[in-house]
Parts: sequence; C-alpha cells; structure tokens
Amino acid sequence: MLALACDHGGYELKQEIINYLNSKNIEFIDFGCTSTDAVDYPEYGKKAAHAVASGQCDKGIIICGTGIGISISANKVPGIRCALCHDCFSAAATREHNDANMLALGARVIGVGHALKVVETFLNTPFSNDERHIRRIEQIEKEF
Ligand SMILES: O=C(CO)[C@H](O)[C@H](O)[C@H](O)COP(=O)(O)O
Repeated sequence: MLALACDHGGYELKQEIINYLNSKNIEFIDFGCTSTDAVDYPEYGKKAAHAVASGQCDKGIIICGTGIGISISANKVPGIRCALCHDCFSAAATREHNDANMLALGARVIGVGHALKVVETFLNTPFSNDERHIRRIEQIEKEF
C-alpha cells in the first residue's frame, strides 16, 4: 500500500500519478490535499509520513512545488527516509543505497512524463541489502 500526499503545487501531478497507479493496479491511500486551493505542505507530508512510519503503508510519494518543503516535513517523522529525486539514477540509488521509504517530487520542477518514470523506478527498485548500506542506514537513526 502506497501513501500519497501533496500540497496545492503538487495536486495536478498527484492526479497524474494516481492515473498511473490505477493503470498498474497499485493500491494507494490519498492523504490529500484535494484541490489546487492553497494549503500548507507540512500537514500533508507528515500525514503520509506517519502512515509509512506506522506500517499502514509500505512506501509514500509526496509532491509540492519543488518537493523541498514537503520532503523536509516528512523527514521529521522518525523512521522516514524521504528522498527528493528528479532523475531515475537518483531514484534507483536511493532505493538501493538508502532504502528510502518515501519519494518527494517537485511539480514545478519536473514534467509529468519524466516524473512518472522516476515514480516507476522508485517503486520497482529493491534495496540492495548490502552490509555497508545497512550500517549507514542504522547510523541515520543514531545520535552521534
Ligand atoms: O515548499 C515548497 C518550496 O520548497 C513548495 O514548493 C511549496 O509548494 C511552495 O512553497 C508553495 O508556494 P506558494 O507560493 O504558496 O504556491
């Protein structure tokens, strides 16, 4: 189960992602927002992040204008590793190396066709399970 969320800047791209997910029979929960009316991205990013952190959803995709504000918000939730990616190389690397559990996109930065390729790459790339990556992910959660 996938968690989706956006602010007003990401609403239209989220609808395109919903069409893509439906075409692939991928289940999702949409945590809003529900229109292009202005809202505040932290509420929506954190709602999706809590759904992932609690185990209600396996992964999340969140969208704002740049992807920056909503990813910063999601990464405040313990257990979340949200990666802002606007290319397929980064989307694959963050799954393989960081086991990222959320993807952030900036709808004002990237076109729809490219964004859907990034989504596809993120969803279809497994974590490497490599020892060095596991060690580093454990260090992300630790206080130094
Ligand atoms: O958080 C952001 C900037 O990093 C997002 O792009 C927001 O969508 C943006 O700030 C919203 O801006 P607006 O002027 O209120 O539409």
